[in-house]
Amino acid sequence: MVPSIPITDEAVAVSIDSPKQKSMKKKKEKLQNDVASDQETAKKSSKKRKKSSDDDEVKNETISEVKKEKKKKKAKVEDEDVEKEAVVKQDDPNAVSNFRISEPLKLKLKEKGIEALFPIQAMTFNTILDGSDLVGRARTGQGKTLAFVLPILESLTNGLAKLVRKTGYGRVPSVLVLLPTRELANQVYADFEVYGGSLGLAACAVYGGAPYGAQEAKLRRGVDIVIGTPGRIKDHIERGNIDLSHLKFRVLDEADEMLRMGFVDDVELILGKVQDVTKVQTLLFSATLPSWVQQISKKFLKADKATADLVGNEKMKASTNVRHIILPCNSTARAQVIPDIIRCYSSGGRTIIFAEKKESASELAGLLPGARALHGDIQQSQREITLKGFRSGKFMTLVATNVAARGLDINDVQLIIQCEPPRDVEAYIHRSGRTGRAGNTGVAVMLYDPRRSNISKIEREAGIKFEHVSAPQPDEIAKAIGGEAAELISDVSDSVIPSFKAAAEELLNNSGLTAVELLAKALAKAVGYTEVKKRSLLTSMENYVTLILEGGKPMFTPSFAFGTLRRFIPEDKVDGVQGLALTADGQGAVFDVPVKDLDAFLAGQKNAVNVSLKVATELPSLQQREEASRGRFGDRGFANRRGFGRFGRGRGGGGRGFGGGRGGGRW
Ligand SMILES: Nc1ncnc2c1ncn2[C@@H]1O[C@H](COP(=O)(O)OP(=O)(O)OP(=O)(O)O)[C@@H](O)[C@H]1O
Repeated sequence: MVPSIPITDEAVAVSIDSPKQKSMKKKKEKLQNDVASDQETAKKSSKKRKKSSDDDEVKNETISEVKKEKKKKKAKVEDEDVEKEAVVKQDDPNAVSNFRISEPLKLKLKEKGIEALFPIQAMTFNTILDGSDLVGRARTGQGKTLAFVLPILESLTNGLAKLVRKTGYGRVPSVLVLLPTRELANQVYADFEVYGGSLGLAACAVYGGAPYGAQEAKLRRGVDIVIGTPGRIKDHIERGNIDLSHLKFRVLDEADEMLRMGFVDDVELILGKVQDVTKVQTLLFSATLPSWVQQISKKFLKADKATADLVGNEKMKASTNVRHIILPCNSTARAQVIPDIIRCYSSGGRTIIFAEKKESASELAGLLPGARALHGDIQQSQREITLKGFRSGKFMTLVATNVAARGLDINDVQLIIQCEPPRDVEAYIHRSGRTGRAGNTGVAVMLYDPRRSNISKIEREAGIKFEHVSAPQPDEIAKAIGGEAAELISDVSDSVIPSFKAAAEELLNNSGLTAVELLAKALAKAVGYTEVKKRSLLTSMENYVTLILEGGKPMFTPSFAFGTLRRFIPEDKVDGVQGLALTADGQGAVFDVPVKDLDAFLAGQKNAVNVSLKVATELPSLQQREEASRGRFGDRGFANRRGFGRFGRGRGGGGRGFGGGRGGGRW
């Protein structure tokens, strides 16, 4: 048995160190680019082919001979292009044809538009097919699911597991996939159905919240692959519905989350049901593998396991195809600002909004037009209807808790909005990874309250350099949706003109506005934008404006800043100040005041000596929670300091939630 990547008993972080792996690592970046460019080429060529066939259909007698000749030449060039492409595909070391993949599976992959394996799949295919245990890590959306699905299916039908796998009615399963959420179970099941189905293998998804009956019946008839969440799998074992003694493969998908949720005892119990652990292969995949999971993996996987880590020590742990943006916003302004963020950043595609709590997800979904909620308090049948509706485009905005953070692969999700920074960096990586998948790009916007949030921890641990933006302002919004509005108006049939012309003329004559001004109003109305409200840069609140206060000497605490203000601004106006935060350089404070009080603030300043108060045109860098709570700043460079203060210390190391029951109720 020669695994295609070296085996290491080190934990995940150490991965690619043999000469072959080094050269693979070098190739990796290239391959990732190749994947993207392959997809682009494939798209272009299919467009070309479509155009060619469309052209062929236009068999018009009146086309001149010259035109026909030109067309022939064009078709020839296109054929040559396609041939060249085929050669390029064959040259691609990751082309499906270069792997021990059987014909029916190849055909199915082709049908699904997959011509070449993604890097994580290419790196691990032979290793898994040849019988090794494996820990696999690649960034979100890089194809980890097929990385285990394909070699497992090949092993069962043409490889090592073929001879020993059970067949026939009532057969016991050969493969068990454990994962943290029901939605993910359904998604992975769908992949096994599609690809395994082409090889005559049967799969079954088993998860809580769904009736036992149908699951039981399927298990009794016999299946090859069981995919499920630990709680329900354990229940089926206890009821005698699943016999795992003859497993050939055990897969832990999103292992860290499963263990973090407190499933560790269930997982251990389930994995322990195998008769002979030397005869089962165990695979563990995730985009994030904190050190405590690496420790645990020693328990579940063989000592000579292989490791394929496409993230490793690279700084950037989150998706590199995603624009990572942060936007200051307090909780009361969220519902007002989110629709404009969607207008400006979603490119008309789907948006997933992550809320920390189930109640806030429901509440927000109620406030946003056309949005639906997905979380753990919603009945499973409704969860499935909601997800189906979102996938099919019935509605374009999903407000979810972390139940949707892991693994979900939904087409055309262009934008992720996180209502506040998540508690751990892994959650940030997985949530933002619901966009920018399979070589596509996307945007992840995280809202934060500068006084309460610590974003530098996420920035540091995920290796992200956030883009700082403020809430979209009217001009930006108009720019983003003006085109859409113009399209909507242009699409209206000319047939309406005669009927509405008289009303339009009357409006033009009586409004005192020019035709262009009126049309501008009509465009705004067409996309539901009827009032321009100024938004503050600091809290994103409507009809508030952000001011910068400097007092000529360092400002140590927020109360010092308030004290300075009280020296020259009436008490009742100071009481209306919102969101006061200290600047990162320690020389000033930033806060919001209602637009109606702005004059009072600016006028009051004239009575103060050595104090400057200005309207902020852009938000300066602010001290974050960890820095502000220390109460010291200045030349010590707090903005970039290491050390977490109270915030988030010790997560990961201890395996939060371990052995604490199922813990699934969090979402
Ligand atoms: N070789 C391939 N060629 C083209 N598309 C692929 C290929 N492999 C997988 N995909 C597609 O890429 C998308 C992402 O795959 P997948 O969901 O397995 O990612 P992942 O790495 O598991 O992500 P996450 O960490 O978020 O769970 C899916 O839509 C999948 O169909």
